[in-house]
Amino acid sequence: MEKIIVRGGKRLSGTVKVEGAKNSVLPVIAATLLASDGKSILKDVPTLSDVYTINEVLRKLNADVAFDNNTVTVDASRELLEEAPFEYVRKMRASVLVMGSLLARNSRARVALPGGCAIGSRPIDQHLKGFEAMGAKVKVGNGFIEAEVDGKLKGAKIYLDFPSVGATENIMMAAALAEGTTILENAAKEPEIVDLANFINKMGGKVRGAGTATIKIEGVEKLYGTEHYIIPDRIEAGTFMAAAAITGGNVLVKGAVPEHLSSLIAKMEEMGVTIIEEEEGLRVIGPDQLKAVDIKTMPHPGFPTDMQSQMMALLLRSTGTGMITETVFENRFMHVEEFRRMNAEIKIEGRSVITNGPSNLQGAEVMATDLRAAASLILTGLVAEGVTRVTELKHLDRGYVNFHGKLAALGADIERVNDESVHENESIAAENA
Ligand SMILES: CC(=O)N[C@H]1[C@@H](OP(=O)(O)OP(=O)(O)OC[C@H]2O[C@@H](n3ccc(=O)[nH]c3=O)[C@H](O)[C@@H]2O)O[C@H](CO)[C@@H](O)[C@@H]1O
Ligand SMILES: C=C(OP(=O)(O)O)C(=O)O
Repeated sequence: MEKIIVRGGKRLSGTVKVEGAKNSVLPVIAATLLASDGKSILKDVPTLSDVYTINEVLRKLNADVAFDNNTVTVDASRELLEEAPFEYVRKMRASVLVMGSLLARNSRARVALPGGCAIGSRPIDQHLKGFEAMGAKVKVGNGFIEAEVDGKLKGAKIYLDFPSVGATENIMMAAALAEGTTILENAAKEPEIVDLANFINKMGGKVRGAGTATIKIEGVEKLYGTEHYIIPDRIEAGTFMAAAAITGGNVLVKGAVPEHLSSLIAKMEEMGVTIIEEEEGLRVIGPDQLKAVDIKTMPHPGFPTDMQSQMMALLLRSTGTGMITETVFENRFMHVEEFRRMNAEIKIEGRSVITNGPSNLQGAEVMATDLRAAASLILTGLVAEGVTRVTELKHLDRGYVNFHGKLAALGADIERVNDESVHENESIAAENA
């Protein structure tokens, strides 16, 4: 079994470069299916397992996909097939994002129904409501969602009950080739939505208002392959900012875009962290002692749920009582039990977690329960006394490229091993004794 082994106590310093955003590249790759003419060339693509998964989905749908040198090239000009099987949707829920493009291109799409996952049930009713409003008949059965439309999708006025990121993206893609104009209200405003809109527009689409609550999409006859640079990953940037802050370090996070990170910057400053905008990115200087704050996750520009567990790690090191309220996902506190294994003083009350710090954190064997939990346990290991061993790294690999290597380059005592040996287990037990 693979694991990451961290020995706490090092202050991080140096420079780390942010990769292209996972949550941007996945919908953008799904949108390449809209181009019936020419190749799409995507640059700054991170080498994440999620990217390999969505590339496989596209291949299953009969697109030609190549991925090297952080560049994905897609030729979707052939007739597309219609089915995204469970084997991929199970690995990565974002596979469901191919549905809008497929339906627009083919008038028919069949995608395996995503199940629940560690952070909540994650229904897709708002995606389907959008397709139905555009004239599709949607049927759910035998573990699949099937959507079909006679002729072309028709532009419609759609109001989302919640500003869902995935529903906004799926509906934008479907509407890009629909007949007439779609007006999407209460749309998500995340930077990744703007990146997708920019990509569709470069393909010849007409999307206006992305980044605001109302997006207007005028359908066009045809879309063409184009070249596009993926925006930097604000969550990876935020995670390295947290690593600098928690260790009392001094790190330049190269490529971090301040406008994408305003809620995080504000909270970190409230905790006593110094953040300086430099030409190349954000310099983050951690204080000797962090101060506890209250945080509530919200859709963008509110505090991102994808930074919730990393901030919980920081709160464990902060003086005073802190509270994190999770409003986006109903079950995103699985990491709390793992933090407790590291001697964290932490309790759950309904949708909130209360910390009373600083905890006397101790190294332990912990298991990543989801992608951000994996990163947060490693962050906690950076400041815990003794050795922390994190397993279930498949979650980490969905969203971070060479996480341990980047931390090691900043001075962390960290390694990734694939070793079942009794000797290694015994020596860690001895170090923590
Ligand atoms: C690949 C990707 O970009 N993933 C991000 C995306 O996920 P994703 O697009 O799945 O997140 P959504 O914004 O859709 O989900 C937010 C909330 O809305 C609910 N909901 C969503 C759709 C729907 O049809 N019905 C419904 O009830 C979900 O269960 C959840 O409670 O945004 C999340 C919220 O910022 C991030 O945590 C994920 O990292
Ligand atoms: C929840 C996340 O991603 P996904 O929607 O791909 O599961 C995340 O990036 O933290």
